[in-house]
Amino acid sequence: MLRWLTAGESHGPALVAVLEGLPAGVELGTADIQDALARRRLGYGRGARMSFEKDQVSLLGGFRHGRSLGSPVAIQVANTEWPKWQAVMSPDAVDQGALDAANDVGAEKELARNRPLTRPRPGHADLVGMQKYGFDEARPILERASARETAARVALGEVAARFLEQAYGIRLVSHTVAIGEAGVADDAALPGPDDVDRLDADPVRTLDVDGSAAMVAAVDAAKKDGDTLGGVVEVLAYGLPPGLGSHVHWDRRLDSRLAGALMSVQAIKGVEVGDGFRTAARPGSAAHDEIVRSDGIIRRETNRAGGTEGGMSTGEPLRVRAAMKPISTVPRALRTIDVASGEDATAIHQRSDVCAVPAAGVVAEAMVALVLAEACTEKFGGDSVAETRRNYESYLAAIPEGMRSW
Ligand SMILES: Cc1cc2nc3c(=O)[nH]c(=O)nc-3n(C[C@H](O)[C@H](O)[C@H](O)COP(=O)(O)O)c2cc1C
Ligand SMILES: C=C(O[C@@H]1CC(C(=O)O)=C[C@@H](OP(=O)(O)O)[C@H]1O)C(=O)O
Repeated sequence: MLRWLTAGESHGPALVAVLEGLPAGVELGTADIQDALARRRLGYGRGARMSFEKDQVSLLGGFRHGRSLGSPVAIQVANTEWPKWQAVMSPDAVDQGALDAANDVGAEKELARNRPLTRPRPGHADLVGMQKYGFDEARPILERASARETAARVALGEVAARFLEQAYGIRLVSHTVAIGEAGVADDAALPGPDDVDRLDADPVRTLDVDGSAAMVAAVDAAKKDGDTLGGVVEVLAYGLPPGLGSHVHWDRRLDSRLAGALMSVQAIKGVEVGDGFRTAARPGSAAHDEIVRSDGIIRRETNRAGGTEGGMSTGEPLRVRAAMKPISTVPRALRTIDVASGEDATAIHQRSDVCAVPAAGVVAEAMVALVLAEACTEKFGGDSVAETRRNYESYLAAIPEGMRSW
């Protein structure tokens, strides 16, 4: 069993992530997590915060000399901006003088860190969070609703990805499919796991040169208009064995677990497994992946299903997409109500990303890695990488030769 939690606020001292159930023997160092976090900061259209804030990683538990111990993994992602927020986000009571001083902090004083945020943003957690938790301003809500939390997920996702690769040879890649109405060609080749560096080098994380230029132009146009954009990302996982997840119960289905995990990412509003919604428009004869035998091995001629059938991995590449809504802090501010005065108002806007779709791809990849790592530990067990690997090999060896798809 693999379970995990994150804690921490957007402008707090640090995010903390805990992963329990990771087998012993996974090779990984602090620098690997730092690199993964740097990938999440990439992407054309992100706001100023991405350039001045730095993630500082500390591995607090679960590793010794570059290898996991089998004990809970604890990771801290500290925030270099914390000194500016110490008074406003102090976990302990502070006096009013310190809070007033926080509203006058030199070059960035327009951020007015401690002014009550009483004009909730449509599309963010502000209003319903205040209603639910009994706050009269949005700061206590937005601090945790913020996708800053996804740094903790990416840190854990990197641990999960290393485990998947070292134990089973499973490798992941993510890319951007669309930003607003611009996107990659329908027939563009799918990226493979060796394409990660090339993807990360592209401003929007795609291999499609024309698509990249169109998406960059879409972000520029939105920025000029004081607007924001969403889009679609895709995650692929290669090297899965058949049989992760199960058809026997709703909460064991791999597709449902992937959908839930992806939908849990801030601003994700749609998930597709394989051809998803496009499949719904096809007749059955053109929707499924016919099973054929070639060179004695069972193969699929197509992979419209995206690597799952009956809630189980088929062994074909896993392919899932997530649709992100546009950033809700819209510079051309949307109408709202000032909850302090009750008057009509425009929503808070201090700064924000114009588009965070490329970063959302890296986060989605982390979520898929965590779900797959959980499904693998459940299927193959084992307290060490070597033991789970043996179990995996013996599972595959027990499938009769005539039924193998490898
Ligand atoms: C990587 C990433 C960056 C984001 N950046 C912003 C941002 O700068 N401003 C903003 O208003 N929302 C941003 N969001 C979206 C909000 O976090 C999200 O809309 C909010 O938490 C409400 O949750 P919901 O959209 O799932 O309903 C971002 C989301 C992600 C995944
Ligand atoms: C900090 C991150 O993303 C933040 C996510 C976010 C939101 O509302 O989700 C809003 C912005 O923060 P702020 O409003 O404080 O500038 C983003 O910068 C990050 O991804 O590390």
